[in-house]
Amino acid sequence: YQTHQSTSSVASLSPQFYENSCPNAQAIVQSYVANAYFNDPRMAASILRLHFHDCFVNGCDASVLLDSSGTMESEKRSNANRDSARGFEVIDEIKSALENECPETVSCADLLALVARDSIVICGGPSWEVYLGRRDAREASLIGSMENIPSPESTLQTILTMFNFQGLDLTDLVALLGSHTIGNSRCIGFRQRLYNHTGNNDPDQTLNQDYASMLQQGCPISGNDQNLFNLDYVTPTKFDNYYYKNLVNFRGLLSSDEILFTQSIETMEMVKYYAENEGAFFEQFAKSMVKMGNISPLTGTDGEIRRICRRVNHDV
Ligand code: HEM
Ligand SMILES: [Ca+2]
Ligand SMILES: [Ca+2]
Repeated sequence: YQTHQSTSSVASLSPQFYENSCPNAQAIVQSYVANAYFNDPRMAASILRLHFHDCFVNGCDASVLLDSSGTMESEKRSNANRDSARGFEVIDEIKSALENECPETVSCADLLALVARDSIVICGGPSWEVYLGRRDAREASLIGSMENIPSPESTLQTILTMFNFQGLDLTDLVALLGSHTIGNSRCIGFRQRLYNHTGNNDPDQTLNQDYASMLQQGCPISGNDQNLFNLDYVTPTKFDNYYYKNLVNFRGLLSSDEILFTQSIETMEMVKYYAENEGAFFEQFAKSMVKMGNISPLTGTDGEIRRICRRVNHDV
């Protein structure tokens, strides 16, 4: 299959990248993530998701953070992001603290990678060394954001094809989706499972009936599109393996979640394994996050270090 991950650039990122140029960078990011989390625990999930939505469109280059300007159409306008992606103000705030400490040094793309790791740690998940040295794009791709980010109604095969395109495999897919152990989804992301799923007026057969009735309370057949529900109804702010336990109990929220348990024996076995073994999930999750963070970074003299994450430097 086709992939645009460059293996040579993986080696060019390093955990020590800012060791001399901005030794306090990681501590600054960590303290701002902690503060954002204490003001709003969901924020950890929201800023983790930004790294995913960045890396899947032109690689991890902070393209997702750019606002529309001139002929550039922001990725924030795609279905995946519109009325959904959030946390941009938190990223702005951290970036401005980094600019005060070490001007034009730490990229917005690296900031997203650090924020993703710190968010998971603060919710009780695994830690790992973040590879650094990515530079920021001078362009965004609204089309890439529409085409490369899976939808909650996609089939397992479609989602796997999208992951393979990024150089990620089925193991990465099952582990990374464990991110849905924290955070929220809007009603419109899963309504289709609750009503007339296959045209016979019944809910999705792979959705537990009690759980379906509970969801129907806040997600009626029409209206309330933006109502929020926990992706993991048991431990919504804790990074743990309840996501997989829920799937085994037919209580995955999104269709794209539950199909890991129902559309392939191979993924079903992985789900059962992670449901029983949180340590194994954490270990694979950390590896897969490093791999996702390595998708097509800009390095060397490519791109730039943006001063403000929403704009390319010549627009500032
Ligand atoms: C199979 C691919 C995936 C699909 C179809 C998918 C779909 C979704 C949807 C529909 C939402 C709810 C958005 C809303 O209603 O506003 C969501 C939320 C979320 N996703 Fe995914 N996702 C996928 C993979 C991932 C991956 C790989 C990560 C992280 C590495 C991730 C992290 C999150 C997080 C943390 C949230 C909660 C965000 C918040 O509360 O603000 N997702 N996802
Ligand atoms: Ca990107
Ligand atoms: Ca959880």
